[in-house]
Amino acid sequence: AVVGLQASGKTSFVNVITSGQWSEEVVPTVAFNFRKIRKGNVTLKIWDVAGQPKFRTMWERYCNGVDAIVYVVDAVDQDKFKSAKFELHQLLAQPTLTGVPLLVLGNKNDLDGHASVKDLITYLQLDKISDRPVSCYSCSMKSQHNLDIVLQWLAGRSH
Ligand SMILES: Nc1nc2c(ncn2[C@@H]2O[C@H](COP(=O)(O)OP(=O)(O)OP(=O)(O)O)[C@@H](O)[C@H]2O)c(=O)[nH]1
Ligand SMILES: [Mg+2]
Repeated sequence: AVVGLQASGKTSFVNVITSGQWSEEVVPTVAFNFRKIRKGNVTLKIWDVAGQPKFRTMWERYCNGVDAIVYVVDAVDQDKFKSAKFELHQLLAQPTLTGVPLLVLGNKNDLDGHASVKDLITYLQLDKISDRPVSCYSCSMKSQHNLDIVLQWLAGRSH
């Protein structure tokens, strides 16, 4: 399941790993999209969930039962870090999601002033998460930077 605040780049992520297609013009997701894609010998089934406030109560439902939660953050939009942290920890506190591995993506690192992985760990308090495996990468859907290691990480969560 791919979750995170609106305009962080969740749908861009799914588009880029599905087709390699990058676009500046992505329509905000309403509710969710389901995508199934084959990467090498792994099939990924992805819930791309909407990030606008009215949809956030749905996140838990889509994260329930998945092999991994991908939490996408706009690494440039520092004003939203507090809100991103709050929503993340609120989600992880759901008893149904205990132990589900978490991958945090600090997206848009093609832009100046993006937060580093170290910054994101601090701002999002990732070091306080102790009940599951947690990884954090800096990446860009636009330049496709680090998407290879992100896909490797996801493939490693499959069973
Ligand atoms: N510069 C840059 N822009 C990006 C990147 N990833 C996404 N964007 C832009 O950010 C905007 C929002 O992207 P979306 O993929 O629609 O974001 P979302 O998280 O799916 O948003 P919701 O569906 O509303 O929750 C779009 O204009 C994208 O082109 C990136 O890596 N770099
Ligand atoms: Mg979207």
